[in-house]
Amino acid sequence: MTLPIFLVGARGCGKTTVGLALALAQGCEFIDTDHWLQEEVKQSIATIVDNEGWDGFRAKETAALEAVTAPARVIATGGGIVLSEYNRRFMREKGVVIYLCAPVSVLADRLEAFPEEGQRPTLTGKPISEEVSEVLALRDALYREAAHYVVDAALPPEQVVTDIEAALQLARAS
Ligand SMILES: Nc1ncnc2c1ncn2[C@@H]1O[C@H](COP(=O)(O)OP(=O)(O)OP(=O)(O)O)[C@@H](O)[C@H]1O
Ligand SMILES: O=C(O)C1=C[C@@H](O)[C@@H](O)[C@H](O)C1
Ligand SMILES: [Mg+2]
Repeated sequence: MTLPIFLVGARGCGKTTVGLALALAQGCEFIDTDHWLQEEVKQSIATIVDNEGWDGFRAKETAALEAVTAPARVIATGGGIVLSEYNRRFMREKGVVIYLCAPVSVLADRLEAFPEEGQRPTLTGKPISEEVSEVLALRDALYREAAHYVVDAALPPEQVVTDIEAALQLARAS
């Protein structure tokens, strides 16, 4: 049975974009925790945060992670999923975790082009580039702690998929 594959990384690193392509290539099901949760509660993340604060959203996000975890699935996670030690350990123990790593400039350019504010309400109230830099500095170590493999997510999506597939071959051979 194929272990679930968890994609982690900052907002805009491509978890959703690459995850869909990877699932197609692997013949797996694709699930995105942000999309799954918004569909489940019929509210945007911005609305959940307005009503319940970030702590309320984080509790729902952990429940979503547990609910969607199953074999033969590629699971794109939210950018802040690694903030919880429980989530980090859960993903490492249940599946293969891949960190899609990209520099601040790449992330900020993508987020400025496609802000998707309903799904990505501001975390700091600061301009995008400043926020990305500040948040990545705090989280990079957590992504690395959670991940079994790190890939360069600044490359084109097809190349990122190929690199993840190479990592998965290593994981399956070990
Ligand atoms: N490897 C890539 N090369 C170029 N553009 C990309 C790449 N990956 C994603 N993008 C673009 O960047 C934007 C953000 O990507 P995506 O929504 O997949 O990120 P995400 O990691 O899922 O973000 P979030 O954590 O907010 O869910 C999209 O518009 C997407 O088309
Ligand atoms: O980086 C974050 O903390 C977040 C990223 C998004 O994927 C969403 O999960 C939400 O907007 C929080
Ligand atoms: Mg996403």
